[in-house]
Amino acid sequence: MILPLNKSNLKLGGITLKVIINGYSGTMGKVLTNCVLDDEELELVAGVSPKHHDVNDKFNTYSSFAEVKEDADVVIDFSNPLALDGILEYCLNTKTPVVLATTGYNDEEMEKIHEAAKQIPVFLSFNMSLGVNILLKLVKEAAKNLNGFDIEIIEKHHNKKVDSPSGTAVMIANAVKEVREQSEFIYGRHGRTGKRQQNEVGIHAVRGGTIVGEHSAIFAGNDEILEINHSARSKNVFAEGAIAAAKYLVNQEPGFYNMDNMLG
Ligand SMILES: NC(=O)C1=CN([C@@H]2O[C@H](COP(=O)(O)OP(=O)(O)OC[C@H]3O[C@@H](n4cnc5c(N)ncnc54)[C@H](OP(=O)(O)O)[C@@H]3O)[C@@H](O)[C@H]2O)C=CC1
Ligand SMILES: O=C(O)C1=N[C@H](C(=O)O)C[C@H](O)C1
Repeated sequence: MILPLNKSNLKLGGITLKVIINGYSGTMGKVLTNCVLDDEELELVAGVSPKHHDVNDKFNTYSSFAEVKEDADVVIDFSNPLALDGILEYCLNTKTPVVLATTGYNDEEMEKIHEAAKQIPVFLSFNMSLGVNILLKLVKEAAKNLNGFDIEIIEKHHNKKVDSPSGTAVMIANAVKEVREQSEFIYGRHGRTGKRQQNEVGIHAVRGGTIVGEHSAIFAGNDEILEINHSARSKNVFAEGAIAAAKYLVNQEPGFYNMDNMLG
């Protein structure tokens, strides 16, 4: 369903969008559920979670997409890469746009996502915050201009995170590679690895406590260091970013979209 959308402020002009949340029982799913329920432009019609779905009086819940009876204008997913096939089957059959916020996809899964985007609008970002998307632009600028500086990426997350490095760290590393094509990604270092090569991009994952999400890109030169940092202080930034993406996506043709497309 194509809806009129005021792109300048990403609001919907009095129309209510029907939303399905995949992974509604998860940590992000709960935050997103509250944000969607609070948004008068959105109606939460269903939630999907395989193990922890329970009945509530606000929206219908299911343990798999195959059971979902409702139509929706958009699906928003914060879950696990293993959920991908079920989501895409539902969205392709019903021609429903989908916002994918899950991280940790392998190459085969990314291929499926791009294939689906030939038929439906697909929005994917491993970090829905505004700040990280500006950080990516700054990283490219720094990598382009700071010739000879060594680049290392450090990400820090809570102790429940199941994938590493974070999707955001992967995006940062890919941003570096866009401007330094010879980059070689080195995931952590241990033992006698020999001295650092200039084209290495070290990527390091820290896990602990309730850290929401911190990312640093370090540019180390001779006697000077530039560090670009982003720190998420609550999970709401991700939920609100995903909602903005959903409102943007429902007005798009089939295709693959990310934060750059939305933010311009
Ligand atoms: N792009 C972004 O800005 C952000 C992305 N994320 C990403 O979102 C994802 C979820 O994070 P978080 O909420 O912390 O994780 P949680 O582990 O708290 O929640 C995971 C959710 O996914 C569901 N799930 C797990 N396995 C499957 C499966 N095989 N099939 C279908 N659903 C499944 C769980 O349901 P059940 O409990 O019933 O198994 C649960 O609802 C992660 O990939 C994370 O990296 C997180 C924050 C920001
Ligand atoms: O799992 C999380 O929590 C987060 N995951 C995303 C990632 O892997 O980059 C984004 C954010 O940092 C929180």
